[in-house]
Amino acid sequence: MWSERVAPLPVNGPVEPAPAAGLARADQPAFLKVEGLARTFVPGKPVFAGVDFTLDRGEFVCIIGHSGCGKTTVLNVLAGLDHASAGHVLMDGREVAGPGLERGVVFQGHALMPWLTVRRNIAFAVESRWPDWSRSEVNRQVERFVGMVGLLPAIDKKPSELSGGMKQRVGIARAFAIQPKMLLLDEPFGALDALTRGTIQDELLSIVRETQQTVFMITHDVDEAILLADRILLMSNGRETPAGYAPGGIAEVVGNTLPRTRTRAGLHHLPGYYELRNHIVDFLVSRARAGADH
Ligand SMILES: Nc1ncnc2c1ncn2[C@@H]1O[C@H](COP(=O)(O)OP(=O)(O)OP(=O)(O)O)[C@@H](O)[C@H]1O
Repeated sequence: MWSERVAPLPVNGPVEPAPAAGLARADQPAFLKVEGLARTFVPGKPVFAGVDFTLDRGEFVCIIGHSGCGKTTVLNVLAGLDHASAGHVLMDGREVAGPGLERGVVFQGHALMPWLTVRRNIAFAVESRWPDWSRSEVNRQVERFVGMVGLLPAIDKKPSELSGGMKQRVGIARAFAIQPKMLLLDEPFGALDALTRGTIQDELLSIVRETQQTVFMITHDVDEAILLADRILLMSNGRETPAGYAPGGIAEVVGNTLPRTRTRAGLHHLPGYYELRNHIVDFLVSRARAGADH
């Protein structure tokens, strides 16, 4: 069984208290509870097994691990787009059994409808979520979230008229506009150049702070995880061992002890940043594939 181990790192300096670390307070059950999750495609060789973790409401959690360890599969199960071979996902105390508008998903490919303008792409999602809303209510919601990602000047353009970064921002605005209980992001910035990526990271951070959105995000970028996440799940790959096949799983849960007011520009100067970064990089280099001690 992979139990949740929170590893606060040594920090030399004034910091805000570490976030709740996903450990639900006695009077408040975890918002999302993942218990004993496993997914098998090849019989006898589950990609991962015994995955347990929780998310608190309003928490931003990143998952990091090498290609093939099963990050997207975990996210798909949380989204209700795939089923687990064992275990449960409970959101607000209810089993997740299929896709639903209370969970918004953003993939690397923005998946916009090419024949619709930005406004109509987002309005379509808003109308599905709130079928009783008037046209002006829908428009107000659409414009609020398009404004949040800085795209009001492009609101009546079609996706083919936008850059890759702009399209990705539309995808993010659309996911936020339906105000899901949980946002699931699968490497949403993976295909973007470094400059655009940085700008959108900043936008995402400010939107999440404003909306108090609960987010589960896959990334390969250690700095991105440190900037955005309250906690970082380190996932190891399944592997062959002398004793037989060992499935992948959550090897460790790292609490981000840097101040929540951190910014991309100032991240590298914060006390504790290098310890945190080195810890995660060390996991990826020496433990993630070899099999962590879980
Ligand atoms: N539908 C499927 N059928 C068979 N095997 C699958 C299926 N989906 C995923 N897999 C396998 O499960 C493993 C985990 O895949 P997954 O995409 O979840 O990994 P990942 O950690 O997200 O990788 P990456 O970082 O490259 O996106 C891989 O070996 C993949 O080939």
